[in-house]
Amino acid sequence: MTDTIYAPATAAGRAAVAVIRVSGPASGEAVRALIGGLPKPRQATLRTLRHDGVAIDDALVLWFQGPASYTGEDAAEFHVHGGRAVVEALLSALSALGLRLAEPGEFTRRAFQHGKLDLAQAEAVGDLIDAETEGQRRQALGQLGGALGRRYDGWRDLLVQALAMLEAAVDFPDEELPEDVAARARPGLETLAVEIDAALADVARGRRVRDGFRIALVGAPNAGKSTLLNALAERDAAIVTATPGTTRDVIEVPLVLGGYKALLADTAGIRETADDIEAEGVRRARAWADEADLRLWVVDAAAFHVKQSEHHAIVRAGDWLVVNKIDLVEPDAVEAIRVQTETLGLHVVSLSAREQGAGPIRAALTEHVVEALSGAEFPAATRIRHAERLGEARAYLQRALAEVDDVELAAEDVRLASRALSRITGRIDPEDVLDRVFSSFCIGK
Ligand SMILES: Nc1nc2c(ncn2[C@@H]2O[C@H](COP(=O)(O)OP(=O)(O)OP(=O)(O)O)[C@@H](O)[C@H]2O)c(=O)[nH]1
Ligand SMILES: [K+]
Ligand SMILES: [Mg+2]
Repeated sequence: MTDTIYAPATAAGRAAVAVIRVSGPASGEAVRALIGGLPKPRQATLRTLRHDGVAIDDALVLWFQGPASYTGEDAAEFHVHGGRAVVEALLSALSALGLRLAEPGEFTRRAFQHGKLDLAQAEAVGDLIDAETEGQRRQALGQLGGALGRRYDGWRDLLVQALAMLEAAVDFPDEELPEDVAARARPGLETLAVEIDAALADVARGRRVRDGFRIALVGAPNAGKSTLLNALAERDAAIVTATPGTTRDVIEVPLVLGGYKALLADTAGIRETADDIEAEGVRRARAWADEADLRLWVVDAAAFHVKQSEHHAIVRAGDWLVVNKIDLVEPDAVEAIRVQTETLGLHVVSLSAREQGAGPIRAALTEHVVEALSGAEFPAATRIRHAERLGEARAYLQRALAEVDDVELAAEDVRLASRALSRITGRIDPEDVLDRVFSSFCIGK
């Protein structure tokens, strides 16, 4: 017998309204005990909640008869005045009625178990609650609406179709099947491989929308990295001094750029040093920069020379060269640096972070992030879990395509690929493979 659970759905503390949710087979009984009857399902009804003859509060009561509820079970909501004592009194009444306080995520878990949400949608519930930027909100809402699941289901359908053909060739080799039934699986699998490759190339985007686009400030000591960080963050997050080697720890600052979350990191100036602490800072700087989506290589316009070429190794084509301190140089100095670094394929911007702040680069940086994170298609992955399963499916598919002459091996790999995709949405039902075999081939009549 399933427990009936209860929990506050709204945050703890004083508020105008608090919502307490109940779900499970004894929900109806609990509602009856508190208000003396069951209101019409899905209709907000004003009633006085009473326990042991004592009034708790006047509340809006919503009764949901399963499966037409969030969890798919019988469920109810009580909208009470959001005072601590009111909420406490209702929670103890529910406990006294034999209900149990829900575990974290238990309502959504039940919704998944009753087929109300797939696994990716259940994850999206959490993402939507955590969303702080427009980009996060839009992506979570799309995923909750099933956008991610639909992509995987479409791919899985292609796999199941191919599997149906391969399995027919395995199970009924001597029957009146067309000669080339196994070969007919190939084009579908090839199309799928191309689609998954495109999705894998784009696999970081969804995660970056969710977790933040990572931008590293790197360069020589005293180039002005911390000055630029503070300007972009609009607060004194990092210490700025005239002493080279000031920054040691990586200082991460969250930013919202064009509605997307970005994570900007100030790092230690990179140089050879005998100082243990600074050397560790340099190691961390390199590591963070290596993992970042974009590196801003900050250089001092007045002190740029070939010695800084050691920093070439940290930046990649498409990264930015930020020529700072232009207040100290003639205008043609920037052009000279541009020419010197031409072969690196960097996007060159120039400013005086101390005199102008971040104004000269904020708009371009925003545009870069928006360009990188917006896409026509819903991303194929918003978490590492999705990306891993997708890569796994692609590897099985590769193997299946290589061994299409050995129908049995190919079928097994297609089955494994399909299972990897199923794990993303949590739908694993091998029965539908057999259903497909018989419906699409009409074997056995
Ligand atoms: N003239 C001028 N000075 C600047 C500019 N930006 C920064 N500075 C100065 O350069 C010095 C070093 O600045 P920081 O921001 O600490 O440089 P950093 O790259 O973070 O240095 P480390 O943390 O030591 O690697 C400070 O004295 C800043 O005031 C600028 O645009 N023009
Ligand atoms: K400094
Ligand atoms: Mg610094």
